[in-house]
Amino acid sequence: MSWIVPDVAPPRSETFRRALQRQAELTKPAGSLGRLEDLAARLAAMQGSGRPSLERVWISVFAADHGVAEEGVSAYPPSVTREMCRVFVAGGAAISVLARQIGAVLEVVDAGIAEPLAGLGVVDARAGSGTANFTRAAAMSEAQRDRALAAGAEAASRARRYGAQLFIGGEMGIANTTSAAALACALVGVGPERLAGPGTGLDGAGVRRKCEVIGTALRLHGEALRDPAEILRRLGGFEIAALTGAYLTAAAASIPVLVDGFIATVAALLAVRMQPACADWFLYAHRSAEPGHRLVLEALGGEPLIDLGMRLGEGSGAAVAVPLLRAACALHNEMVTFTEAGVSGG
Ligand SMILES: Cc1cc2ncn([C@H]3O[C@H](COP(=O)(O)O)[C@@H](O)[C@H]3O)c2cc1C
Ligand SMILES: O=C(O)c1cccnc1
Repeated sequence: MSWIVPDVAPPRSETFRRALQRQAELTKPAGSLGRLEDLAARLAAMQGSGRPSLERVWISVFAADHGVAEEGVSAYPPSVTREMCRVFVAGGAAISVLARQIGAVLEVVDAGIAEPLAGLGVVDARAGSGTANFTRAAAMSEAQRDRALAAGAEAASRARRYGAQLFIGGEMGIANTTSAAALACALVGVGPERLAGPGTGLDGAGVRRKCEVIGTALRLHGEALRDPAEILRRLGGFEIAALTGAYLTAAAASIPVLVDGFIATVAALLAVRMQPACADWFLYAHRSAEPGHRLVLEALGGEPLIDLGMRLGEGSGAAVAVPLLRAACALHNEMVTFTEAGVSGG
């Protein structure tokens, strides 16, 4: 592949150790803030600062269309991908509302929707006009895959230039739960019945059909599904490749990544298979109601922060979890120690 997987350095272990030490000195019974303590320490280590901060949050939503949509694997028509991009920009989608609420920068990146949306403030980083139907051929060429990975890398670089303290990637692409499930089957080595779910709302018969479609693709591509870059090329989507490139580049730039739901987590798994060192930079926001998410999280050893039965994508689950991470930072930074407060027993 011509897109070069970046080197990724580990977070600062000495900052992590000191942050845990500070947690032990704060005016509370040892360990009583539960996972918030470890989260604050991990953010401190990633940011290389004893006082972690999440004021500057960056969200890139990557959109693209999928050839496999013609197999009838989504409850909604492919035209919705493009239509929702307008709603993201106009400010009325779930992720638009949540980005405003948490004061995040939100950009929408066209990684390859069927027809371009000119002049709407959407970032043009198109790798094609939708992927090919992967039950018949590879979803994309090598050049298209590398262009889509680069589209994500460019988004992470914009986040770095902004001074982002947290990177969130979202996605929009009708039929992308089929692509994500197929990718996860190849990466984890299990059958589609364990990874395919209702997505936008298929019924039982629809999910069975989706499993058959994925089974057909896995048989077609068979032995060629041997490394993550080739698995991505054959079964992926442009927005999933862009997420993968963005996660790798954010980790390389020492920006913590908050991973969203099922599709985003499959992109995180691709990134970790390409560059294992990036795993230390990932936090998992939520457990999606899409049933396959559990298995993909397990493959990553990821412990989600919340489980609200959400199954939307767009980066919405990650945006909802930001206030929790901000609470972890505020407690870490602003609580007093036993010594400072003159409280006994610390
Ligand atoms: C109106 C609407 C808004 C969305 N926002 C995200 N998705 C989500 O649903 C799609 C994946 O589900 P499937 O594989 O079943 O098509 C993706 O676009 C995902 O981001 C949406 C879906 C719809 C219909
Ligand atoms: O978990 C997700 O990201 C998800 C689930 C269903 C549909 N779209 C996205």
